[in-house]
Amino acid sequence: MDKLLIRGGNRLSGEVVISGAKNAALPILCAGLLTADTLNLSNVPNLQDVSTILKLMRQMGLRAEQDDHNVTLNGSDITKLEAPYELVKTMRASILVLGPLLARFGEAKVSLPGGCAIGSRPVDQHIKGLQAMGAEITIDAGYIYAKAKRLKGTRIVTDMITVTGTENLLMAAVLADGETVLENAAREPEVSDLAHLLVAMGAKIEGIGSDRLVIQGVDKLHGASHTVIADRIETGTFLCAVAAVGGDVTLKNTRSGLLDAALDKLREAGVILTSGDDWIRVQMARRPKAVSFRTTEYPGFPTDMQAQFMALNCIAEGTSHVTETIFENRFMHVQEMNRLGAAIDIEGNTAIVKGVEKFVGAPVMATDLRASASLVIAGLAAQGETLIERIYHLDRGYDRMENKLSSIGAQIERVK
Ligand SMILES: CC(=O)N[C@H]1[C@@H](OP(=O)(O)OP(=O)(O)OC[C@H]2O[C@@H](n3ccc(=O)[nH]c3=O)[C@H](O)[C@@H]2O)O[C@H](CO)[C@@H](O)[C@@H]1O
Ligand SMILES: C=C(OP(=O)(O)O)C(=O)O
Repeated sequence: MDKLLIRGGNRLSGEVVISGAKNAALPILCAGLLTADTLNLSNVPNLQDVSTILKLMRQMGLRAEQDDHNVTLNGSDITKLEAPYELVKTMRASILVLGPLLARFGEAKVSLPGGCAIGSRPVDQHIKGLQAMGAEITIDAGYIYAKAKRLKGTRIVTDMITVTGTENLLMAAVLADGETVLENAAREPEVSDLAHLLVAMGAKIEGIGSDRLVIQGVDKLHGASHTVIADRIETGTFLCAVAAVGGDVTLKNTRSGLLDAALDKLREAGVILTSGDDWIRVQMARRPKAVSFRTTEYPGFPTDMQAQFMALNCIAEGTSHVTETIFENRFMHVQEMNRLGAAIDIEGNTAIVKGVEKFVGAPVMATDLRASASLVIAGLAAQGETLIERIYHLDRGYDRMENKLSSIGAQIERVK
C-alpha cells in the first residue's frame, strides 16, 4: 500500500493549477445515464472516485472514453440497472445513479452505501423524496429496489439540507411528469454546476443557486458539453498548506467566490490573499493566528475544510474552538495530530485547539479523505519526517497532490 513520506519545513512558492471539483464531477458523470445522446465533459479530475464511478457505469452499459481531463459519455446502450455493493462500498457517491436510472428506465437496484469513517450517513431523504414522486421502494438484503412507471412531480421538503440528496432528486425530477419543487435544497456550487449541465441537456430548472429548485419535467434530455467547476476544497487545502508553512503561491483555474467563508478565516489567521477572475494568490510570512469556526452548509464554512484548518490551528498563536455540525465523527485526525505534538481536546462536537510552536514528524495513519489532507499539511509544517499510511483515502479526492506540492518546493514522495 502506498504511503507519503514528507520532510517538513520548506516554504512553498510558485504556481499550482487547481483541478475540477470531485463533488461536481461525480453527479455530472451520473447525468450521463439520463440521455441516449453524448455528453462531452472537460476539466474532469483524475481521481480514484472518478475511476470508480466510470467503472460502475460501464458495468451498466454506459460507453465512457477518458482522455486526460476530458470524458465522453454515451448512454444509448444501458442494459444493467444495478449498482453492486462491491463498488458502492468503496464510494458512497455511487448512490447518485439511483435518481437517473429510476427517472429514465423506471427501475433500479442500488446497494445501500452504509456508513463511513466520518459518520453514519443515511440516505433516507433520497428514498423519501423518490417515494414522494411515486416510486415504489423496498429495501432487501442491503439493496434499494426502486420502481416507477414514470415519476410524478411533487413538492419535497427534505428534513435537513443534503447535497447528494438534492442532486439525486434533481436528476429524478428533470424527467418526471409535471412540476417538482425541491425545498430546503442544498446550495453548494457543485449542485448548481450539475443543474447548469442539466439545463444544457434540455432540462427546465429555476432557482439554481437557491434553496428552492423548481423543475418542470421533460420527456427526454439530449447531449451537451460542459466544463466542471474548480475544486473549492482542493483550493482551500493548498491555501491552508501555504498558511501553515509560509510562502507565496498562486493557484490557477479557481475562483475566490467559491469559498468566501474559508477565505475570511484565512485572512483572520493573518494570510494575505489577492485574486482575479480565475486565480488566487496566497502569501504568508508569519505564524498563523488561531481561528475559531463552526462547519455549516454552503455558503457557511465547509465541513470538508475542517480538518485542514485544524492543522493550521494546531501551530497557531492562541487557542481556537472548532465545532463540527454536519458529521458526528469527523475528528478522526485529532489523535493523529496529537501524535505529531498538537494539543487538542475534544468536548462533544467541539475541538479545543491550543496552539503549539511546531509539529514534530512521526508516522501517522490517514482515516478518511480530508483527514489525509490535514496530515499532509501537518507533515509539511513539521520538524523532521512524517510518514502517512493509508493514503488511498487521499487518492479518492486529490489529483496528484504530491506532484503539485513538489512543484512548489515541498519535500514529499510516494513510497511503497
Ligand atoms: C460526493 C459529495 O458531494 N460529498 C459531499 C456531500 O456528501 P453527502 O451528500 O453525503 O452529505 P449530505 O449533505 O447528504 O449530509 C449532510 C447531513 O445530512 C445527513 N443526511 C443526509 C442525507 C440523508 O438522506 N439523511 C441524512 O441524515 C448526513 O448524515 C449528514 O449529517 O456533502 C457533504 C456535506 O457538505 C460533504 O462533506 C461531502 O464531501
Ligand atoms: C466527505 C467527502 O466525500 P464523500 O462524500 O465522497 O465521502 C469529502 O469530499 O470530503
